[in-house]
Amino acid sequence: MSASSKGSAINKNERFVYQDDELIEKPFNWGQLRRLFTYMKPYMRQLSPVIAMMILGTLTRLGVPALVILAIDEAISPENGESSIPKLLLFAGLMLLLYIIQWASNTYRIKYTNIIGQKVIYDLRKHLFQHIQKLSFRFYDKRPAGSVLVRVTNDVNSLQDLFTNGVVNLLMDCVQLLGIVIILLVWNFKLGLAVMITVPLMFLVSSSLRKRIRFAWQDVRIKQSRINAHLNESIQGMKVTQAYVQEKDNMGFFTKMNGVNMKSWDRASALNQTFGPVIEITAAIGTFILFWYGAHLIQQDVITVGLLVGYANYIGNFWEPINRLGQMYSQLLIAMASSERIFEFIDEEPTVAELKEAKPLPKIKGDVKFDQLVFEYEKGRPALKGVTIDVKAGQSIALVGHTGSGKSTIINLLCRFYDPVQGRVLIDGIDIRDVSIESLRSQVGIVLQDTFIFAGTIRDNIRYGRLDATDAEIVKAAQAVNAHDFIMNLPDGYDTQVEERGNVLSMGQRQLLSFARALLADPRILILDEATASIDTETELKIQEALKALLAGRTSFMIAHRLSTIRHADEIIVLDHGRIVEQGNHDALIAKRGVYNGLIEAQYRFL
Ligand SMILES: Nc1ncnc2c1ncn2[C@@H]1O[C@H](COP(=O)(O)OP(=O)(O)OP(=O)(O)O)[C@@H](O)[C@H]1O
Repeated sequence: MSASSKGSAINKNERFVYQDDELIEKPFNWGQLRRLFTYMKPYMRQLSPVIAMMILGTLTRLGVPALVILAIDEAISPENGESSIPKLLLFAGLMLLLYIIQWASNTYRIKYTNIIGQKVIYDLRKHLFQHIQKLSFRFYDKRPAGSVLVRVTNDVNSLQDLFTNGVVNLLMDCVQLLGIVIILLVWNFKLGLAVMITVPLMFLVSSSLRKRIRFAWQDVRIKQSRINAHLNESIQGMKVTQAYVQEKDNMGFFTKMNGVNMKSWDRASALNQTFGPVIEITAAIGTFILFWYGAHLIQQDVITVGLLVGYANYIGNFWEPINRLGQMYSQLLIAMASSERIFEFIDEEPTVAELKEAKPLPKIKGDVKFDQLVFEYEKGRPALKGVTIDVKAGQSIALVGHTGSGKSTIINLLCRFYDPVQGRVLIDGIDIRDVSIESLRSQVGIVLQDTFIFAGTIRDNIRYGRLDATDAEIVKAAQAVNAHDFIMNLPDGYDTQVEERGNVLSMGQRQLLSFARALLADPRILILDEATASIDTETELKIQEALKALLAGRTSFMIAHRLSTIRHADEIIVLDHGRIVEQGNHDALIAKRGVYNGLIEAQYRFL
């Protein structure tokens, strides 16, 4: 390898660098938990019978060991003789009854906590999606699509356990623990105290584990988010990857990421597992104390054998909820991390905000004025440096200039995807910041360079321009833009199914479809981001004709790459580094022999 190629080689480790979501390291946050539970509020009425059933189930569970005590002391003990058989049957029958009640209440509880939980998750996901749809381009500029996806899928899913059974289980375990503590202390205070002596020790050990578990799960989330960002990018860019034969490299990078994620998960899950043994050891010590001290008390005639067996039973039911509460704590920590990330998005205000007093933009005529526009995507790097353009309704404007000169930025400001740093955009003399975004965008049509075709029929794809359009209107629009013939040649005509990104269709056909879509929407202002891909002359001619039909009577802005398409524009605006350097019609600009003429010559030279 030569020295120069060595110097310029890409360091593979530096490729695919994804900006991590900020590490969320806040302590357990009650306020946030309360906020999370506001999503349960609408279901409180449905939750009340579930809680009642849960309490009933817990009480019956607590009743079983009491019956065991009675059965042993009153019926099984030899001193009770033969007469004890009917009593034994009675206790056994009562026990059976308690088990049936317990089963019925559990079934009811599980069924309805699941239903309510799903509703809460549904609401939360809806709220989140509703909100992120409103967020401005600036928000999406900063984040890979994958990491946004993770919040709507993974993070919301990880709250599922909490809402489906977590909350009710938490209550149930607390009620059960409280019940057992009361029973143990009331029946024999000293024995009760002795068996519970290990509880503070257990809390001490487990609380130190909690922090480590929390950080470990946060780490897992970050690693997953990176994988998602990479996956998203890889899938979207698959064609480029294959064209440049980068699959091996890509695979290597993915494998590394995947491995790191697995290790992170293993670490978190191993830490999580340590909760169980801590509880088990404590339970074993508790049981040892019970039998050792209990036997002592039996010998001193302070308690009966039945009571000792009953205590053993209660103790058995004691560690189980404590263990579950430990797991619940981990679940809560995961939920905390997820909800912080979800709320961070929900709290994100759109940078392009609608004024409270914003009125709908009245039906427009189509005058547009860009007044001294200054704009920067990043502070200190202006993309537009004072652009003024005055456009009369019905005029066609072509924006030309080198790549990065600011053409798309002007369009972004006209659609209010961003707000200018200085200056104004006026439509029919109205500042677009004073009107509702919906009323503005619904009157401005855009035909993007990369026409997005949705999965569905050709008809549906055209109808996207105006959802209430009739079939006849759709055909009429397709005919007007020369799309009808090729559609009729497809296997099922207008009912032909197209794939997500319209891969069955050629570039030119996709563009004609998008013209039909725009024509159907019938906006007074139309923006065309012209496709750069070369299309055959026949299609080009069709597109030219279609354009004429589409632009007639509308104010139009065309970002032109193939300069041949803008020859007839009323006004050609030539941009350079965010400034207008020339302006006029084709003939005037050619006569000027300036920048535009240079661009034209360069294009012909290239051809
Ligand atoms: N989302 C963004 N974040 C940061 N900078 C941006 C962003 N979009 C554009 N820019 C920068 O703003 C400047 C103007 O970009 P713009 O997209 O308006 O150029 P353009 O003339 O439309 O280019 P092209 O012909 O390549 O589409 C460029 O320097 C570009 O790097």
